[in-house]
Amino acid sequence: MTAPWRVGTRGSALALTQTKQTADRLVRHRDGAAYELVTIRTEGDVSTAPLASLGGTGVFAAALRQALLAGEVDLAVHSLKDLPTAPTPGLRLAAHPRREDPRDALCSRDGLRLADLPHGARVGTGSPRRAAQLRALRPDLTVVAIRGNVGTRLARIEQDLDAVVLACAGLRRLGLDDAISEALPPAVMLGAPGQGALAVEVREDLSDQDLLAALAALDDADTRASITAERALLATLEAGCSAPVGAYAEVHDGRLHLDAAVVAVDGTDQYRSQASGNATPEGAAALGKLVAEELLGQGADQLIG
Ligand SMILES: NCc1[nH]cc(CCC(=O)O)c1CC(=O)O
Repeated sequence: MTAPWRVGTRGSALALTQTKQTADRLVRHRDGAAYELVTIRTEGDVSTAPLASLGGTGVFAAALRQALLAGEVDLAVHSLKDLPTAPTPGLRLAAHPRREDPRDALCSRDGLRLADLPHGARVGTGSPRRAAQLRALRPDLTVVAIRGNVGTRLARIEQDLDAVVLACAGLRRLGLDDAISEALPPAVMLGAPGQGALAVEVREDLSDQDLLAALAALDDADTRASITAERALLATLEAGCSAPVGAYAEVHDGRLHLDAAVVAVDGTDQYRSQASGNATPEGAAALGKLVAEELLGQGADQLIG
């Protein structure tokens, strides 16, 4: 009997659910394997300040990464879109399970779709990317900045908002599919790079062969190719920026297709580009870089930084 794997997670309902689902799948690969959850409070959970003022998306991951590096946990499960693109010395993203629904969800009172929301409707989101795309689609809407966990955000529909936009993936993992009034297709709203995907992170020197084998079995090649392209795009665009960037890649018949947009926060301007390439790791990284450079060449750099 080996010791149970210690699995680091944030404490939100979504984090606990997706971490348990992932750990359950990992132990199923190895006879006799077991795990225990270690809940870690991150600055992003404790503070109600706007994320940008806390140091951006990385706040959710930083405490989990410290616990990994300190040897307090053996693996950690992250929402990929919350991870900065820069690698962390000493750590490795060892598995990306098959991606959940990558789309954004409109959750509205009375189940109205985006096109049917009344003129001037109040729509909540905390994401500059979603706000920018909402304003581009429907300049009449009032976009209201919101934060908090999924339950808190959904509750606002009964309170002061006509609708909120959330990731389909989080709602589906929580069994809240019924809250989705409209799943917005990528042609209408492009999700965040990595949206719907998870990352299982371990120390670079991990030597537990059972855990390594379970991680390799969990990894999904098409998901990995897609998110590699999306994150290479983000990394190429990112040089000193936090512009609203949407991206979605998928594999069709062995080819990888990437669609990306950079949108002005006020919704008045946007740049969009698509391309296809090889679904190999090198092909995916090159495709992301290519599409990012094409966007920068169009003038997207004016919306960045
Ligand atoms: N930034 C918060 C966050 N990080 C991951 C998800 C949802 C699940 C996912 O995209 O994998 C969410 C909530 C949301 O955007 O609605």
